[in-house]
Amino acid sequence: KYYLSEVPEYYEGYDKQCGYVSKCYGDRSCPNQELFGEYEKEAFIKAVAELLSNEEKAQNSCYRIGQSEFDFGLFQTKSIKPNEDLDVRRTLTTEKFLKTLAKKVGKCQLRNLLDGKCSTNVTLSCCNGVEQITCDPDNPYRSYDGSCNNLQNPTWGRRGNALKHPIAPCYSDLVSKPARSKSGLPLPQNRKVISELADFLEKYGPTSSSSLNMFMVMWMEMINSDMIGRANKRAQCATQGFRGCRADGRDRSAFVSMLSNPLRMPSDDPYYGESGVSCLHFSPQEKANDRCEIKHAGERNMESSYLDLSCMYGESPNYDEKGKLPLYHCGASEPITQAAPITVQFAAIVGLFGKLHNYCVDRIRSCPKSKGSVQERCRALTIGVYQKIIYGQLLPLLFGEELYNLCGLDCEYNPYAESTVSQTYKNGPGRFAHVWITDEMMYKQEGRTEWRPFNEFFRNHESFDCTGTLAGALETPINTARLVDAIVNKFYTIDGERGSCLPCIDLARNRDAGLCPLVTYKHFIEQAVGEESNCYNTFEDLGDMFSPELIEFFARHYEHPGDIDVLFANMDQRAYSGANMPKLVSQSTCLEFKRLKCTDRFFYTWNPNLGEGAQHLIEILDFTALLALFTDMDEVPLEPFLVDSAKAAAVDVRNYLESVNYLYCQI
Ligand code: HEM
Ligand SMILES: [Ca+2]
Repeated sequence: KYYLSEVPEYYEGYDKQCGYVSKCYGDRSCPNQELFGEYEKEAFIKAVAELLSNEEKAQNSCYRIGQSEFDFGLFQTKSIKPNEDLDVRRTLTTEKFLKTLAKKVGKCQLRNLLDGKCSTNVTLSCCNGVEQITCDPDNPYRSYDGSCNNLQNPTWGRRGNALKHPIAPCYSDLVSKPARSKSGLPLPQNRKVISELADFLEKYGPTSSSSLNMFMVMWMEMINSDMIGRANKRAQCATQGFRGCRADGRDRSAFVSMLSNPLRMPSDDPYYGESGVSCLHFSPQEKANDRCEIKHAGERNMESSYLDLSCMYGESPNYDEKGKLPLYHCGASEPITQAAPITVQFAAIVGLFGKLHNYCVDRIRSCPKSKGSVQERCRALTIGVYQKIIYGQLLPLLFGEELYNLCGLDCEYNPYAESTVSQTYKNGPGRFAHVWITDEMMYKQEGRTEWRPFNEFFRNHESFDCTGTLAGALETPINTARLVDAIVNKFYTIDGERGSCLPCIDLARNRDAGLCPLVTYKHFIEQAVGEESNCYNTFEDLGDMFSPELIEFFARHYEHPGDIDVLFANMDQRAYSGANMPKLVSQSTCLEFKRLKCTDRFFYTWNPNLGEGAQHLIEILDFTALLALFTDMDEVPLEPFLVDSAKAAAVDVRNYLESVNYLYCQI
């Protein structure tokens, strides 16, 4: 069985095993710390200056993407709240400090320092004074930000924490400069690899189809937004994105700032070459190192890592006087209406859970007697149903029986492991499902079936009928053959012509976060799960993962098999038997979901505060029930993640559910 990997501080397994001897091998030297105080002072000044300049730019509309531009909202930034100000400054100060060190001290010395091999106090002086959280161990309900889930370590899993690097990042200077190829040259250009991969798949891509549907994809997206909330670099006021390109995309803008880092589009691009668009927006992510630790800092996670519907319930309780959530179109809660980019299908799926919460409140209120907080008991039920569908229905389908059993999801609560999402998952293999997105989605309006371009669903949600939206998603098969136009060229477009490139953003994130190469990560996972590993000295060695044509493609773009970006784990052609994801992606997904389950003190299967009624209802309620209760469908699917599922009459389902309404009184 896969075990929850205790990750080494610095992992050099692949290089060691495959004979790439590190230049620092045997070098135990540490940097001279005499000047650290000096560097820190300088770093502080730089950080303060940058933050001031960011504030000034955020006030100036020239620096913001305008309302009429297609990518307005695509790189939305939240506000830095007054109480977060200090954290952001400390994080930035430490980042600047490390960048200075990268310039001033030798690489092996820096490496030893970052690996914790040098005796030193590991935090900078700017972080003196640590906040204390006190938890009430008898509180039967989850907090809204995830704190106090782990009683010994109240901050574990909390909103705002850093993602963790499972292996030390592979920046070329160890702290921030992009990785380079083995020979020292830059890696292949982002847009060029992606657009040519799209062309390649057009020619050689698999011809298989899948019976999974887009409803499942959007449901996975919802789970994703519950465990990861990205933080594009922020200023004190929220924005819909900072500008790096001119509005016409023909060049970088004069208003580029530290808040933006646009991507280059080559002039011979197969899609954009003609139009002269040569610049795509991209926003760097905020890091989180609020304790000024001298270590590899991860990106800030704006959601609690627990699968607790934090993306729907928000940062703090927000209910009406009865305990109901204020809900908007298709049942979207307030935080969902504020997020971008969001498709109406996504909003409608989250909406089913918002409606379940409110339905539960109504049921409890009609009970003869009830004890405890109505909203919190309904929240616990709703989260229980949600977790049940993830672990009981979705993962078995994605993993297939072999991996599902191997993965060892039958763990008990483990208070010694930290709840966190890995940096690699977020910016690499976790984005795998983006290749499933289709050019068009089905939409059913007043009995008519239409196919509409993917981009249309991002805006004017109110103009869509919620039942028709969900019914269409259920009958739209996922794309398995190609990287479609809708994500490579027209992502988030308004006019159907000019859009963004989601896989390009994915690759840029992969590189920005300093993720190590594919083969290194593969080796790491294989160690964690106890499998044998290969070394990759020639491109032919990749024959265990990729087809000969794809190997040839990579050989044309990369100098060495050990240079290939980990994002391309999504092209792995191996799979566990019965699985619906590539092997490396499914292994990575297994480790993440196992950690999130086993570190959650309130996971529904062991939460002692769920009454018998709640436990029974969690068994009964699933998407079939939610669709019957909260949409106008006449027939509801029995296998909601598959197209052409067998169906049941919604009235029958509703009648059955009414017969168990008494359970809400024993919640
Ligand atoms: C179906 C529609 C989907 C759309 C339109 C979509 C779109 C996006 C966008 C725009 C981003 C932010 C890109 C960036 O700035 O870094 C993103 C990030 C991400 N997506 Fe998706 N995605 C979808 C489905 C999924 C699914 C099914 C998964 C798999 C579970 C997934 C996994 C991720 C991950 C791990 C990230 C990075 C973390 C984050 O920013 O939340 N996405 N997605
Ligand atoms: Ca969460």
